[in-house]
Amino acid sequence: MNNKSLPLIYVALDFETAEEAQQLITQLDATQVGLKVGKELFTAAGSEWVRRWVEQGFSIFLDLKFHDIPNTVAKAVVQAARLGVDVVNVHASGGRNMMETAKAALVKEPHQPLLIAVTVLTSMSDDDLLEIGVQRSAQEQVKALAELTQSAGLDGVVCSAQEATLLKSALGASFKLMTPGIRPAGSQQDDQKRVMTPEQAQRAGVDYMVIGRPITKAADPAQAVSDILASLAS
Ligand SMILES: O=C(O)c1cc(=O)[nH]c(=O)n1[C@@H]1O[C@H](COP(=O)(O)O)[C@@H](O)[C@H]1O
Repeated sequence: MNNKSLPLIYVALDFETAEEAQQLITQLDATQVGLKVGKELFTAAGSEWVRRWVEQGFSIFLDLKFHDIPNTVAKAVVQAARLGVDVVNVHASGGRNMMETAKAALVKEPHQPLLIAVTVLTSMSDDDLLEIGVQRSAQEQVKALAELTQSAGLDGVVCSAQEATLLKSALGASFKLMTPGIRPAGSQQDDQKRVMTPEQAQRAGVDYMVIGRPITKAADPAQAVSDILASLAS
């Protein structure tokens, strides 16, 4: 696993074009935040931009949530490692074999990103799970998938900060928790359902926070980052 210390906050770059993302990035400090590149931007901008942001010194979380047969996912995470990103993810519901095969492929790479798995999307409630045939509550399903992820040898999970206390006590302090659904007090919840403020998430013991719209849509994104960091330092 990569031993470099990673930033606490990854800013979600949910933009239509690389140019729009770059405009925000010029206002951000690579020593303060990392960048999360997801499906929209990656599909629009391609891997060259990711390499460029790595070269600019940003820690990158490549959030493509791979979910496919084991061989395909293993080859995809290896390509992510070769881009120089620090974190890459898969869906835990892809199963043990998929996760183990991906991890086995990554350990042969000179640069090894953290390999984490998405448990239950933070936009999903218990009712949404019922509709896709999952009888467990979101919390029980997150715990079950996180246990599977840990036993498959991965480094951590993407989950809501609402599950952090439960997961840290069940899986131990070194199993990493990356948590989207972070909303500073007073900001809009948007389409997120299981949310927490940065301070609550920190108290719950999360390792990394993904924050998008509260920073990217702020009138002054740099100030929004400073305010969040200041609230966490106190
Ligand atoms: O894997 C993710 O990053 C992710 C998992 C999840 O369960 N929920 C979730 O919101 N995300 C991502 O986290 C980001 C959240 O952005 P905001 O809701 O704008 O803060 C988006 O880019 C989502 O794709």
